[in-house]
Amino acid sequence: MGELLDKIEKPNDIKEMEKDELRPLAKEIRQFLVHKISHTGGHLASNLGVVELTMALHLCCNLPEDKIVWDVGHQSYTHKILTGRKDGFEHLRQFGGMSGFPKQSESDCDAFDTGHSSTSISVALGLAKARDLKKQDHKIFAVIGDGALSGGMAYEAMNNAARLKSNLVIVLNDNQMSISKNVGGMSSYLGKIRTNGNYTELKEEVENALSKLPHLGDKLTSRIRGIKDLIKRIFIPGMLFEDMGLTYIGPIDGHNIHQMVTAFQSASKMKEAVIVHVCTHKGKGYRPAEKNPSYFHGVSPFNIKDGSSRHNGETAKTYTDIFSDTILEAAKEREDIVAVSAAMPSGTGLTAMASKYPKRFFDVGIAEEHAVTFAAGMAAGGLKPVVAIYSTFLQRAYDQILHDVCIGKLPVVFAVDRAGLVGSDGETHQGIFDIAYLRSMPNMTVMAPKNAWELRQMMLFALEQNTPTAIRYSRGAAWEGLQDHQQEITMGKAEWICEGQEIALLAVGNMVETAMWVREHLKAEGQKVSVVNMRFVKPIDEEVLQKIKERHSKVVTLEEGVFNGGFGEAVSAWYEGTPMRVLNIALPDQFIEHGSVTELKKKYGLDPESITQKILSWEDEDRKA
Ligand SMILES: Cc1ncc(C[n+]2csc(CCOP(=O)(O)OP(=O)(O)O)c2C)c(N)n1
Ligand SMILES: CC(=O)[C@@H](O)[C@H](O)COP(=O)(O)O
Ligand SMILES: [Mg+2]
Repeated sequence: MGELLDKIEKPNDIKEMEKDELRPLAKEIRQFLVHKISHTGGHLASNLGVVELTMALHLCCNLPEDKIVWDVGHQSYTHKILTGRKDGFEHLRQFGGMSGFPKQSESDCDAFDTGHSSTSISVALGLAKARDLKKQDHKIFAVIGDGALSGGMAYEAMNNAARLKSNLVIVLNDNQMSISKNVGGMSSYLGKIRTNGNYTELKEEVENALSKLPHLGDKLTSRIRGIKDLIKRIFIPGMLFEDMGLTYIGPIDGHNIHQMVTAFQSASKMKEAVIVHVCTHKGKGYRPAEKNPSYFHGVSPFNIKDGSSRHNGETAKTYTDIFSDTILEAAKEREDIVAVSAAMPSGTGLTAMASKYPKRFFDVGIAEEHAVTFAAGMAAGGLKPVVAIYSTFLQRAYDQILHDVCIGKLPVVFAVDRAGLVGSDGETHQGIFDIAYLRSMPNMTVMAPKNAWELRQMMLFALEQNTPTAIRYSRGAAWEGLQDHQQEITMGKAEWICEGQEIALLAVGNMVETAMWVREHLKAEGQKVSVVNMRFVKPIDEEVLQKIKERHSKVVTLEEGVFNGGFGEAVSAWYEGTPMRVLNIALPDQFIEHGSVTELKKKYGLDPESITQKILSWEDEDRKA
């Protein structure tokens, strides 16, 4: 894959390279990334954009002593290559393979496990404080993108860093992109700096010119200093960071290794937090990714020649597509419907809403907490907001949902996409906690559709409610089964799918499909079981639980979420003290690693075969008891 890249076998090997080998090495790394990710899929554009940035960092660091914290961490592939993990790209993000994010379990050169945005400065500041109190002197870098800089945590951390006077270097990787085009005031602010050239030199020129003014006595000097600050503020827009108490260096070319090494080395010698603003191109070096960095942000396997997907089959409609179509249909009829995204309009299916109703679509950047409370404000103002956020990222806004939406019973609709196992992104992205965290909230209604038809129905039902409502649905194709089961949605009412005896399967959302398979397997074993589509995770249909008692002695709950605080736990509690036996099929109290959803379901017993086996042995135990 490249003779220079062959020389990189372990951390710090890059420091043995000749200066004139660095650019060709960058080229080889890009070729390697495109080749490998064309087979496995992954985060391509972000990684192509930070090849030189990562090389410059590694030239300034002695790993693992010095620390690099990657914000989100989706852009750490070059870091992994330079720390001896080239071979890992064979099975990137695959079951048992290398993670697509920093993992301390993979390498002691991964300073912190990341995955959710805007955490890197807080982590780096914590590492810096620990270093100082332990009288150590290693370097600490945080690499944060312009998108991640729209997250509130980053400001909380910079605010604190300014006060703590510990050296850490914040490398702001500004490529003007989040997943889509970056948005917000900070983004346009950075854009201004980018287009007006290098202010570090100008800042020095301005300060030198002003310092040459003759000394005119203290009173006049302080006036001059006031004027100096005013002039600096006019000429040197990086002053926002300086005014916060950080030292600002930049903007510099994020593809010029020498410039970055110089900046990183001088920044790491200062006595306070320094922000080095580097400008990069997302997707650099691979034409299709340069032209469409959003598509190549997170990409499935593709043909290198033209960037086309290797998957040439007809793709079925996803739950996200159904959501997208339904909100468009509803927004056409009702002007009070507005939609909110936290920097993921395409992932959540709001692109069409954004283009058709631009005044009623709001992309707030990577700011889930703000997204929710902003929606609460709009609901309080008489609108009908729909907040579309992935299950895992919605965790960020727990208190905003509880405190700002539920206490006031505000009619906000939460479209909780990527609920359940998402697969390749692993621990930081599995959407397996939303049933538990949403069920814990008073005044919240939580629904989960069994198939495509029901998601549309639930969306329309939710839009009619005057209280907080959440609908959770999984990543990927929407099930088209049970199309003949189209019972009207009524608050808190489940849907009987089929009658049996002895055992009743109570399924949530996409586990209805699984339950139907289990029913078939059990029928082959002579067992005719009932299947109930619970529809509502909260409020649970207690009439159904009561009715089940009349003709069943066993209940199996099925949900694609953790058991703790989940649907199954609530059903077990309901039957507590009755002769009813309850078996809970749910995920264990742990984080779930990366792999395909099929492999993960098998490993954690959520596939039809494992569930059938579990029920049969449960019955055997019963007979033996
Ligand atoms: C809390 C949270 N919300 C949303 C995401 C999804 N996400 C992953 S990367 C990304 C865009 C990051 O943009 P930027 O920081 O500029 O990095 P780039 O990809 O441009 O290098 C988003 C929104 C996330 N990882 N964490
Ligand atoms: C890195 C990150 O957090 C996002 O890019 C995420 O991987 C998107 O997930 P989907 O591929 O499910 O949209
Ligand atoms: Mg960016």
